[in-house]
Amino acid sequence: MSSTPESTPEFRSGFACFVGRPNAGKSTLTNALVGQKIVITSSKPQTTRHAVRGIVHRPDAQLILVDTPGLHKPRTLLGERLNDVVKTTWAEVDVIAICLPSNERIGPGDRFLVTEAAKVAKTPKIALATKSDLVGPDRMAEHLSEIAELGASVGIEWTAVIPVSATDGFQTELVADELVKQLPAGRPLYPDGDVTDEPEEILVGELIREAALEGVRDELPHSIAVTIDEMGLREDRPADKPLVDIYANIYLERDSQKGIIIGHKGARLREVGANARRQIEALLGTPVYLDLHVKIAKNWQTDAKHLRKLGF
Ligand SMILES: Nc1nc2c(ncn2[C@@H]2O[C@H](COP(=O)(O)OP(=O)(O)OP(=O)(O)O)[C@@H](O)[C@H]2O)c(=O)[nH]1
Repeated sequence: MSSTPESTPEFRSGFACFVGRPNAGKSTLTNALVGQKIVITSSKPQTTRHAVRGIVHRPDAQLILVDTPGLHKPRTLLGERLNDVVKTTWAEVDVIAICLPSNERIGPGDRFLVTEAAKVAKTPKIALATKSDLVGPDRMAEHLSEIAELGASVGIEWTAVIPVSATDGFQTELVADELVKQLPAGRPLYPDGDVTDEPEEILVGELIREAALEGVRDELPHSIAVTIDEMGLREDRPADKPLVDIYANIYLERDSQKGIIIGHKGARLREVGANARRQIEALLGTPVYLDLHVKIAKNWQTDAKHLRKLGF
């Protein structure tokens, strides 16, 4: 049984997905709707296998904003074809919101995304003219008519077309209202207060765990847990040279296990770090700085508090 409140007839809950080329304003809008900069939590509800970016809690609804796996990585976006996982996500959400920045002309990248989204015929689609604060009324009018044409050219009938500014807050509530309208009636899927569940971090943690277990599985079969303290793009890097900083902890159950992971003068830990980093770089498509620490959480497998902290 879930501990979430009973659903009332009016309450709606469901999933929305922001789609858009890089820099279209998806993250900023997600943060604006969620109402705070996304913080990392370890909530892992069983109700969804989607990658959750943010959760909007309202008295009348719970709107869950999900990520399109891989799509925010330009490398995969520019591949010839969206993979099945993306299409599956789009088919499973209740509404797709396509972000088209007002200060830029609609380009091949947008056209590609919209063409692919049109193939997910049943899902309602909303067009968002993002960054509305950057343009005047004439340019906005032109943009809106281009959006209408774009929809028509691929057979999308926009459920709504909304100019929005995530930085000014202009019409962000309206965006939430329109998204919520497309959700089915249902009870909240996440506990109150949860705002996100960062799946990429979970994957990264798993890669570190695997690297740490490599070759010592017999000695430490279930004794390793990994937490990610911090993960984010380093600021002040040139756009074409991104670097992701990751601060992670490897938790062991007993002091006596430390030596196995760390090795002689730290040699094994360095190897674990290098192996994990290679895998993570492949996953994220960006160079990574990985900072690994080994810690002890005594008997974490049998300690409820530790288990919670470690995300189980
Ligand atoms: N003026 C203005 N700038 C915005 C607005 N929304 C986003 N931006 C800026 O546009 C840039 C890209 O915004 P993001 O939210 O990171 O865009 P994104 O679509 O998530 O980008 P990717 O993660 O690369 O896919 C950032 O510099 C934002 O500050 C807006 O409403 N107005």
